[in-house]
Amino acid sequence: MFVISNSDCKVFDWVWWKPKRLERYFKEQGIEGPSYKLIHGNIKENAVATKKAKAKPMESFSPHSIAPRVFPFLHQIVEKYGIPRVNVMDPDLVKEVLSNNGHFTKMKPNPITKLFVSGLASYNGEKWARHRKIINPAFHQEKLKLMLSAFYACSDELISKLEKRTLEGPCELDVVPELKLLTRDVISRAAFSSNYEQGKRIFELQTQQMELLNQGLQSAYIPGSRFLPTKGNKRMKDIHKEISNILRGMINDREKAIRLGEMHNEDLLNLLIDSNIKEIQEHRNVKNGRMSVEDIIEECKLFYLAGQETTSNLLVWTIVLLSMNQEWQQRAREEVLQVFGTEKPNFDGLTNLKIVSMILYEVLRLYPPVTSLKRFTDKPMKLGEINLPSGVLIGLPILLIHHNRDIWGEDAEKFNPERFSEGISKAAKYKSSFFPFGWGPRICIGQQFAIIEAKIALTMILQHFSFKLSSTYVHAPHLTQNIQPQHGAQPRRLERYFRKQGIRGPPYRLIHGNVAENGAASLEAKAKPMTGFTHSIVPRVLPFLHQTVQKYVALNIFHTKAENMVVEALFFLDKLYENNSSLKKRKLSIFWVGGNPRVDIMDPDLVRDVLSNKFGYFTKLKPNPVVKLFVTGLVSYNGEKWSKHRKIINPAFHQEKLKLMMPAFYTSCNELISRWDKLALEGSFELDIAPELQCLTEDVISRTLFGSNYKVGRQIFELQTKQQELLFQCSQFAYIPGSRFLPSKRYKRMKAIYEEVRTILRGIIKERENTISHGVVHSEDLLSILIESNLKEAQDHEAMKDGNIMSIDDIIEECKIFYFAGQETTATLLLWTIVLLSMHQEWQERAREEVLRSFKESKPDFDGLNHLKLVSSTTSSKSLQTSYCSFIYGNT
Ligand code: HEM
Repeated sequence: MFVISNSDCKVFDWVWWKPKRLERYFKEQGIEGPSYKLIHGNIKENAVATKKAKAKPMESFSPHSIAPRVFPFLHQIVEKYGIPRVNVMDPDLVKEVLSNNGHFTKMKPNPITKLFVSGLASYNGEKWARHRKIINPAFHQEKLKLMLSAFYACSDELISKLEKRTLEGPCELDVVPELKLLTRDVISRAAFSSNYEQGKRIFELQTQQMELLNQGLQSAYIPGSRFLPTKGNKRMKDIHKEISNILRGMINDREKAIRLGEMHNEDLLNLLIDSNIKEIQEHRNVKNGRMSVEDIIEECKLFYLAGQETTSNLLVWTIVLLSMNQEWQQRAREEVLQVFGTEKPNFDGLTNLKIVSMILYEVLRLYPPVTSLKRFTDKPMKLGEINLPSGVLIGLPILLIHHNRDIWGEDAEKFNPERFSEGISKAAKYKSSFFPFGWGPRICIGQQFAIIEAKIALTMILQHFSFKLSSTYVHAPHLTQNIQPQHGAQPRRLERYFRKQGIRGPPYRLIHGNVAENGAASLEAKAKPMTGFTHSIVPRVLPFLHQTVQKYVALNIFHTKAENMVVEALFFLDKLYENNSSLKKRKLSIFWVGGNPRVDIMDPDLVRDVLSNKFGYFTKLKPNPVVKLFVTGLVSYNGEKWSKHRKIINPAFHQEKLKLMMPAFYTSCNELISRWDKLALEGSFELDIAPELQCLTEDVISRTLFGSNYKVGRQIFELQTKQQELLFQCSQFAYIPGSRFLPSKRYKRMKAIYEEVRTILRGIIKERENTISHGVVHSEDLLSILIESNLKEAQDHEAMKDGNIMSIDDIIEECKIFYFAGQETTATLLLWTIVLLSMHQEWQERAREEVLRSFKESKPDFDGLNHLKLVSSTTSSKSLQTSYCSFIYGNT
């Protein structure tokens, strides 16, 4: 029997009943779409389609049919069902939604988004009206005229920069960063004039905030999760605070100055404060008539967000399209030269630029910076013939409407500014089919601002330069404005996805996937020894995987903790299918680790494809936060960070460096032999060699890593071993985000060990850095070599500083990974070598003969080691890894 409390009901209603009810409701009215999936809805299908679409550049760029690429999922739905999830394609209905006063409201932003920005764009009702009224005057034409000098100054900077680049003739240049910088500067000057530099700092912080927000929006928002003290949440709060503090300072100063009649900057901030003060004076007695300082802060942040990326997008696509269509570039330049000559553009002249306007409109039609608008019904209502209950999301897909042939004619996908020659209203069959800035009361407040800015920049660029596409240009438009959740596992759907392709596996179980079954199989397998001396160890070492492979055959899919790998695996399969159609016939199976399937590849050619990362999709998985307490370092990094570290670490493993470590190897081995010699004094003896070999490899890595500090090294390793045990205990369950913050005893202990190890390592490293920088020659241990290589890198890239070198924290992690990666693995190799040589006495004898022939009784030397033929083939061929190792390498 189940007991369901009130709060359970609410949650259930939210994740299941309500969406299902709505689905029925729409079906009855003939509105169909893909069925609702628990919690995530169709977010995931959308993400998969988007990612898949993004992977390939477009085949040709003559027709600008970017909808299937930019909006792949929506595009497919529209194709399949006509009207999806109430996406309104009919221009008349669009107008009805947008001009509606108050019933189609903006959706409440999710609370994480609020940390980023709120302001005008997200308010509804009275609060929106009040703010809009106060802000409106700041965007009036005569105010914009006053900002012209700011627009001009920024474009002028860009032109000077480009002129320098082209002194020697034509140059190749990525315009995206340049134009981003331009629009950022424009909004910074226009909004904050004299506080322009502070403005830039705010924008830097906002950019960071946007990245964090993107990470946070990767999956459907789960109420309450923002209160978890995750690193991301904390950083977002800190950034929010810092931005607010900077802005509060500015606003207070300005308010004071304005009240004293001192300063009169014509920037947005002043206009806003001015307008606000007026509002207060007019409504002295009306409570809440004004904006608070917090309100003004939010509006300033919104200006940046709403005005920067949008306008730079417009400019970028204008340059691209005018490069593709040289005749229009020519016509635009002729017009500009006719209106302004080579003079600075002025306001009246800008309004006379007809061709330039037509071009900008056509760019906004084909590549609208805001690709869709969303509204929400806050009560039951009718839209055209459709009944809508409250709580329905309405999508107004600007991009799809802008590309629709029924509306724009057969050349809808062609760049043809001519269609705007008689103005916007005559450009399409239906009025209101062109709405890049929205429509109705909530139309973009910065529309004129953006158009003036774009016109000035374009005019000045055309006056000075001509441009064409570089041969390296790849036409691959994608969505940047709308923040799209891309990842987040959706097991049931993926299961179906795989099944359709003939790939099966054990069924997914809620939250933990197959982790518990895996654990149980391991315990069971471990409980009994193997019968006889056989080498078929797979069923024992990887019992569950083995069973899965047996049952579901061939390539086996088993996915670990990995948000993005899910999608990437699907992707890769598609790629493989493209290249190898016979694969389609093979069966695959899935294995669920938490919500994620794991794909185990058994075909050596495919293994190589994955490891060579030919397609660029195979990255290392991000370690889960608990694993991070144990170790990160080189094995877990990707991309630039990985290559930087690998470059610095590589020299430490060069052959001549390894030669210098020989004495350390020798000393450690000698200790073991002396110990064994003592035991053997009385004749043969029985010994568990596993701890002996463990001890040997620990000693070796301690000495080679830390040289004279090797005793401290041993202390670290004891701590790390404990940490590893704790981690292993945690690994019996799928990682549940946030669970590490539960103050469990195990977690507390892990945290304490983590700190202790860091403190010890930091001490050693600082000391070394100190002596090395004072020219004291150190023993040739790994740590010194690493620090030296790092210092060298710092000298080579002096100008770039920190970006190219490792921090102390980085070095700490690398020391930990050396221990982890180098100790257990080597001990295992040695252990199995001894075991196998015990099982196969004849090979033991042959190996001994070889060794005695090479070294007699003397100490082994480097060259001699190279000549050991038998020894090499035995050891390398029989190496095994334990489950611990795969914990990090294989990321189970
Ligand atoms: C090419 C450039 C731009 C495009 C395509 C664009 C597009 C849009 C669109 C489509 C909306 C309506 C959103 C909705 O109805 O849900 C909007 C609203 C808004 N835009 Fe823009 N925008 C641009 C530039 C700017 C600039 C430069 C600023 C400010 C400096 C700005 C500030 C705003 C604000 C504050 C709103 C909210 C208005 C409200 O809800 O009342 N935009 N923009």
